Amino acid sequence: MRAPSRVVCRRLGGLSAAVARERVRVRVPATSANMGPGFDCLGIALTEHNLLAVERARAFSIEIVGEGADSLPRDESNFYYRAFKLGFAASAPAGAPIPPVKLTCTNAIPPARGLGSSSACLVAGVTAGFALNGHDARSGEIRDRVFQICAEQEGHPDNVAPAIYGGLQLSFLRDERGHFLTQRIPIHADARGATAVLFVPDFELPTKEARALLKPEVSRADAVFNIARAATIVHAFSSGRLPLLRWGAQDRLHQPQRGALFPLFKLIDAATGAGAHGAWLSGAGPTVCAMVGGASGADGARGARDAIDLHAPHEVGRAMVAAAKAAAMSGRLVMAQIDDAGVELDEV
Ligand SMILES: Nc1ncnc2c1ncn2[C@@H]1O[C@H](COP(=O)(O)OP(=O)(O)OP(=O)(O)O)[C@@H](O)[C@H]1O
Ligand SMILES: N[C@@H](CCO)C(=O)O
Repeated sequence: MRAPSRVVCRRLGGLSAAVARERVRVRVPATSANMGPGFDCLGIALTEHNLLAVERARAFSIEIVGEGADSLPRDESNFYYRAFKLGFAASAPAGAPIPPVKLTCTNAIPPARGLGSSSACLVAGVTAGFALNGHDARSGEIRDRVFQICAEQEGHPDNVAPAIYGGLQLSFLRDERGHFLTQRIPIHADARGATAVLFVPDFELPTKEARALLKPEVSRADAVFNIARAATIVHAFSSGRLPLLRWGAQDRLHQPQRGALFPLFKLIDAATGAGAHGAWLSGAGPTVCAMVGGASGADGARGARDAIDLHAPHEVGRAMVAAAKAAAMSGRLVMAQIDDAGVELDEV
């Protein structure tokens, strides 16, 4: 391991002094946005992670392993690299050139499936840009800078907020000047052990296309329906009363239109029929996310609860796979927990 080179030691645009690094490694979680009714404002981080390593080099290069290795570009149009340049430019001395770098991307998050792959790239790349300039993304100050940049790039903050801060985040555009706000919703101990059972279809659904399906206007009845459910899902997680997701995961703003593309509601019904508290279209889809277990997973004595929690995710998963198969939809099952940490930076 080489010692970091001492390049930059002065204040930059409100940032603390920093010592530039030769190489950095960033880990960023998958995220499930919307969570049913919280369109463009609720999102939760999950324990599937992409890893990005960036090191100074003689020339640009990029290596990709894992998800998307067969299809993602290996030139300077790669999303990680574009995000890295944004983060580097935002944290370097004015006019400093972008240095040639080698990127190594290890992807566990499948692209364009509703698990926040684009936000993960954005957050990892911008964080790596700051970190190469010596700014530590573990500090609140840098995370907040990264959040504003990433939310502005995405246009909606519901994936980038949990990808950066972890846990369950409630975020929105705060004012006309383009400032975004995010707040962590505390997750009750009874809900922390819940499992997200994810059915990830084999087909991609780019967010841009999924947003184009939405109606430009909504009725007052649908707005009231969603306000009540969005408040309920926040209450369910913060009180630990996950069975409230039966109502709290319902939506009328985006799932009806997106669910017309594929058997979304058959999978939601299969999951809840098999014991999930509730299920939603993850992000813009097509992944379906069912929340299962946690200490509130069943009534009765503690021992009975524990026994049910062990098996419920598998039963729900099996039911989702069977429903997909019956509808001739191929895909795979992923089980994840709630990620509390958000983006993480390795000391290298
Ligand atoms: N690991 C990656 N490396 C480089 N680019 C990626 C990677 N993952 C995703 N992308 C880019 O992001 C695009 C997918 O973004 P999109 O917003 O459509 O889906 P998503 O972020 O997975 O879903 P959602 O926003 O609904 O959770 C890909 O087509 C690709 O351009
Ligand atoms: N809120 C976003 C999440 C996907 O980026 C949407 O549903 O389009």
